[in-house]
Amino acid sequence: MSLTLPAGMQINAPILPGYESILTPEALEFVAKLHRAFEPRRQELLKARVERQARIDAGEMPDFLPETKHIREGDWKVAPLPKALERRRTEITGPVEAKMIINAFNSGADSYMTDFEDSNSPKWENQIQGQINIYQAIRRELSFKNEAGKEYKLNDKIATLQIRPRGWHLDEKHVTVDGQRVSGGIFDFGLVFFHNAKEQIARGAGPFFYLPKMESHLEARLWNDIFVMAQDHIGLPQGTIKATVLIETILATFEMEEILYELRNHSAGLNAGRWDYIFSCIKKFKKNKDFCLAQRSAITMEVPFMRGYALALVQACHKRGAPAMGGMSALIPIKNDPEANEKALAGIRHDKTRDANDGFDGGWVAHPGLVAIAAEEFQKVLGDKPNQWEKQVEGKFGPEQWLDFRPTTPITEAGLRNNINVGIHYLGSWLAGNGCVPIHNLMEDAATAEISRSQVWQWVVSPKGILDDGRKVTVEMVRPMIAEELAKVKATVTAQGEDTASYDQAAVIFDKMSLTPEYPEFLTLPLYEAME
Ligand SMILES: CC(=O)SCCNC(=O)CCNC(=O)[C@H](O)C(C)(C)COP(=O)(O)OP(=O)(O)OC[C@H]1O[C@@H](n2cnc3c(N)ncnc32)[C@H](O)[C@@H]1OP(=O)(O)O
Ligand SMILES: O=CC(=O)O
Ligand SMILES: [Mg+2]
Repeated sequence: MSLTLPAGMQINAPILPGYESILTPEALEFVAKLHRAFEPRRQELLKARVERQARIDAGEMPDFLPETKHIREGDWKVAPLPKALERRRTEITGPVEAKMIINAFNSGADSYMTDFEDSNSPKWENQIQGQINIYQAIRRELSFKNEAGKEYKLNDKIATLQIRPRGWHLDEKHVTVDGQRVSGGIFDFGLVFFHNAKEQIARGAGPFFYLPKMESHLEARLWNDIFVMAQDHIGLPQGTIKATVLIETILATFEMEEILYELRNHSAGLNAGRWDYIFSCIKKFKKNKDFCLAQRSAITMEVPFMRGYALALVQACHKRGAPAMGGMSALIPIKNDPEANEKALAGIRHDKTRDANDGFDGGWVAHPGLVAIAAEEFQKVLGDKPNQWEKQVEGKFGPEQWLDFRPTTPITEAGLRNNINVGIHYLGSWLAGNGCVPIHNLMEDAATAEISRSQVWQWVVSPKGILDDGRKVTVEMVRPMIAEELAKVKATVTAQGEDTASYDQAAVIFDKMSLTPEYPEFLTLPLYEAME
């Protein structure tokens, strides 16, 4: 099948039946327009990230920006939100697959973030089929039949939709304009917005987005400028788009108010994206000889730097009249083990109780089976109020809390092996087209896998990468473990009746990413190049 492409655009990927409904000349023209207007700035901002990283590698520590002091001290609020975004106590998230979209919409959650990002493997087919699924779901035309013949349809009452495009670092390699790859985020946003914004408004909601992995307010300004052009392009009033920014990098924490300010006409608040946040701390300070976090299981929301960041996020949001959204526990319901399941559900309750008491207006859940218990915990604190935007957090937050990177122990062989096992398992699954997987009874996605592979890299490189039995983590220690954990992963995957074809390649990539001095900025970058 061939498409009519705008001048200067090329698509180097199969066009399957149905794709023409999304890849229309007008929608692609809009993507090309956004690309030409904003790609140079995206490239500058990505370059600025590299330069900042070099300064941090050389010893510079992040702090508040002097040039934006007037914003932090100024008296301003974000624009009022539409009714559809007032109540977000439970937000379910998940990849853009038809069955999961229907299950999430029907889950009883207040809102649903459908995800082109952490939980999605950005295969061309996933991206375009995801767009088709969203288009049909918004028009209530999406249905699904599983292999056993079970039919899935949307209920009358469904969650409010929000959509997460890819982060600034990812390209859509199959689409070029004037010989340059387009940004994954612009591609995802552009198509979704062009086809659906007016339909969403007509149905009582609106074009609502989640924006991932930003490192500065200038990156938020870029999104804001894209929104302004997008609204003009299709004739919507300015301020119609609403977007929640994930604060999931250590650098963005120092610019939370500035990010709200940049997006103040389009802001739907901030969300504490805890997994990418931990990953970002490891990445930013990877060369700092004093920095070495304990193994992943010890880094909870209760450790000093995570606690300081969560409370500061609520403080910034509520001071500025914006929602503060809690992040996601990796705990999921556990089948066939009632005791372990009870423990997991208690962990979810604990997580949501803490967030509700801290002042969050709602939080994410990974699975439909968690919506009701998360809702119960927010109900206990919020009662009949849709949110607690009025709740102010006292205290002063800054580098003292955010750079207090404890605990530094334990690092155990079990923790090291777990990182290797999870890393290989996740990479293999991602290469096969699945971006979110249950591994050892936890939700694993691109953000959690980033922690796994980054910890292995750091424990090898850092003088503090020492196991609790005194052994230094080295290449010689890790390499045989990669082979051993690969065998275990393959056995698990085979027992689940799934194909192991992508796992050898996953182990090779894991080895390269964790045992070579060069540290790839995102694991998804080499993976995406390895994928068709
Ligand atoms: C760091 C971050 O960015 S967090 C945000 C990104 N991560 C996510 O969004 C997590 C999304 N969650 C998931 O993908 C899944 O819950 C997993 C992979 C963790 C577990 O999946 P499974 O093992 O399939 O769960 P399980 O078998 O218990 O699912 C039971 C049913 O619930 C459905 N389900 C599970 N999670 C979700 C979800 N998030 N959305 C919609 N439906 C879901 C399953 O499709 C299944 O449906 P079915 O009974 O009709 O077949
Ligand atoms: O996107 C969420 C995160 O925790 O990362
Ligand atoms: Mg994330």
